[in-house]
Amino acid sequence: MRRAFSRCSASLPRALSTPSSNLFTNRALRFGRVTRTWQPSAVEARGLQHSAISKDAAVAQAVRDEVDIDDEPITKFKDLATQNIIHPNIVRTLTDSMGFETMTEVQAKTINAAIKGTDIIAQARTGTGKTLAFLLPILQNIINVDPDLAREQRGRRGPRTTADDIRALIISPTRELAEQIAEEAKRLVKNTGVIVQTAVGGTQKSAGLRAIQREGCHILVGTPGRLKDILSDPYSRVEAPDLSAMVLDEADRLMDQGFWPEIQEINRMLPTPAEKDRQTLMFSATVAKEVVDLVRSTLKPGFQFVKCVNDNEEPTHTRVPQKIVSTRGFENGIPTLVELCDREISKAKESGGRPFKAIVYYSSTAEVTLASSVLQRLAPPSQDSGDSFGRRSNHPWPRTSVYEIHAKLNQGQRTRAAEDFRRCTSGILMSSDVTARGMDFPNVTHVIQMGLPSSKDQYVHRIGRTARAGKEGEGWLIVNQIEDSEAKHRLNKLPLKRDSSLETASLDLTKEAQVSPIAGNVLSMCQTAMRSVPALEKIKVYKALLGVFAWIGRKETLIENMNNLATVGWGMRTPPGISHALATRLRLGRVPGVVIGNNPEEHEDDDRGSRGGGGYGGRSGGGGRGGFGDRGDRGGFGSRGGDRDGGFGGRGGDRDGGYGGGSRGGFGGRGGDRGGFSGRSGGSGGRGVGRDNSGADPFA
Ligand SMILES: Nc1ncnc2c1ncn2[C@@H]1O[C@H](COP(=O)(O)OP(=O)(O)OP(=O)(O)O)[C@@H](O)[C@H]1O
Repeated sequence: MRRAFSRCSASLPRALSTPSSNLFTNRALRFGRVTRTWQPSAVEARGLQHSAISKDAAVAQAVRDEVDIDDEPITKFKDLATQNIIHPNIVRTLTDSMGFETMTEVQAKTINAAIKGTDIIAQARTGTGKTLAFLLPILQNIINVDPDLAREQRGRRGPRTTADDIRALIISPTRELAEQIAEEAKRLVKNTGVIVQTAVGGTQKSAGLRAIQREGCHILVGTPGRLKDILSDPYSRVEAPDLSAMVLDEADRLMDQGFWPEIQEINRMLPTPAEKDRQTLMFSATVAKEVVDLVRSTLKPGFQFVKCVNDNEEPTHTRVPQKIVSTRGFENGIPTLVELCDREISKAKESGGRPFKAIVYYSSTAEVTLASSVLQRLAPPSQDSGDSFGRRSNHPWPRTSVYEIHAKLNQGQRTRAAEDFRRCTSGILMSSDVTARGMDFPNVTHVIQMGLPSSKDQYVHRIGRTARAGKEGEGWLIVNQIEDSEAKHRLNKLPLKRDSSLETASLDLTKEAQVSPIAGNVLSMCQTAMRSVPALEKIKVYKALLGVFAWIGRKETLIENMNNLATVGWGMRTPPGISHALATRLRLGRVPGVVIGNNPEEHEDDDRGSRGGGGYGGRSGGGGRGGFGDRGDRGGFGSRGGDRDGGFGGRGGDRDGGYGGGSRGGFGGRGGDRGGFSGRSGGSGGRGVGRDNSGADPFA
């Protein structure tokens, strides 16, 4: 049973408690095609008699309305039924099947106006029930027009409606979100005769179309491209001449350049306002002023901007601790992530608290793929290097599965990953921004953002995947020093606090150093796992990151960092080559360290990683094993050290040096550098990109 929101303080505006018959009749007059309004059936009427609303109470209510006395605020769903605002069948589903009792602020503030047909643009924090805030009024309004639909049509033969009877269109920017909205809508209409269908890209158009044609459709939920496709297909028979509502979920995203032209095309295929009065509802956790200015002309006069977040308030939930970790080099990123996950998984186990369930965001698909390859291949240092694909039988987090989701997977894989993650108790979803908005995965305890998000809004949406529906959660942002000053600028006014509790974040991995057992273990696991990741995955990340970091002015610093990532972090012998054209486009043509040329791995089907360069040795703790360089000659990180703590012995490779496990040895790793890393973690070490310390640190 879901926990009702405790923070809901809003009261339902007075007009919502207007006796419903008036409300429905008024609407009935306004909508041209309306012939009937909902009247309680005999059974419902009996229920109402027993309810708090008696005839006398209704009269008293009307009098209060007349003399303009403020009503008691309505915050309970059941009161929407007892006051004939929402049909009891729907409210029963809400309270009995879905377990909801109290409205959230955005629900209380929008349902009233939306039922009256007012256009609304609403902004409310992530996970506060915006989906229901638009589903409920559009469903009730469909029933107002066609009261028979209030009841399940059991025993009825043949389709309940046709493909050209669409009353409401709900548009979402991503397929997963459209599917999720449709799921919630289907749960809500369960005891009614209203039919919900989906039209999302990536699935077989014909299958979805057949369902619409066979069963008919009242509420169609979809992504812009597929909706446009279906509505413009003269053979689809899908039409919406009686459309009375259009919802744009994640409205600000749908209005950006990527989607807006398609939305406008969809609009052109729908009846004009002169032909059919239509309501527009727009919802998002982030609504910039420009968006409101832009929609002003497209919404009906008298539209309402319902803002549940004040300008001077933080756009994220105050109960969510948010930490920022600055890593020394790019090569520290994955070890820092692994250290964090390892620590939090152990913490959850020891405390017996909520199991660790995290979403890890990267800005590019290539990074998601590489990081999830590494996380899936992790093994305790005592394990050997797994099967020929690098997979381990003994993962250090046996109860925490790693899933992957991004746009390059096919829709079946995406849906499966989302479903599996939704159902799992403990898991890590490695994700691109396809799940950043709207996705409602239950019980996510951590959102970890790797690298700077593209904007403050994106940060807000990503972190909104945790702490939903009143639950707890925490956010972590792991950036490289090179991004630090940009982070201060891009993420200003967010309640981020610096965290320096993760040891692997600050180690200078290009040098020899002594590290703690915990860091040694993490580095050992990462390096061994990285060894079996195909070089091609690394090359793709290298190129993707050059694009991601195109905003960095100091190109030499960027390339120096990128090359450390390739050689030290990934164990490649030399940094990947890039084409002359790409180098020119990114203004890298003359930058020292840039390798111009092809990478043979890009032309091979499967390269198990070692060809790309020596990589790391790796049998921590075992002693004696040299590094695993591709042919044994440039092993890197041989694990001779690690007698106690595991890690990478510094003597493995002839040329590439190594990482001494545990308290000795070192993490050399730069081609030809021999030996590696001495000096204690966090010690002096000067190859990082200096932090921009100008001005006060807003994250202190
Ligand atoms: N009144 C309510 N009481 C309890 N839980 C609710 C209520 N309304 C919605 N929920 C639940 O809260 C969760 C978040 O709802 P929803 O996905 O609609 O949030 P949202 O505001 O659209 O978030 P986002 O901005 O991320 O899209 C869902 O699991 C939903 O079922």
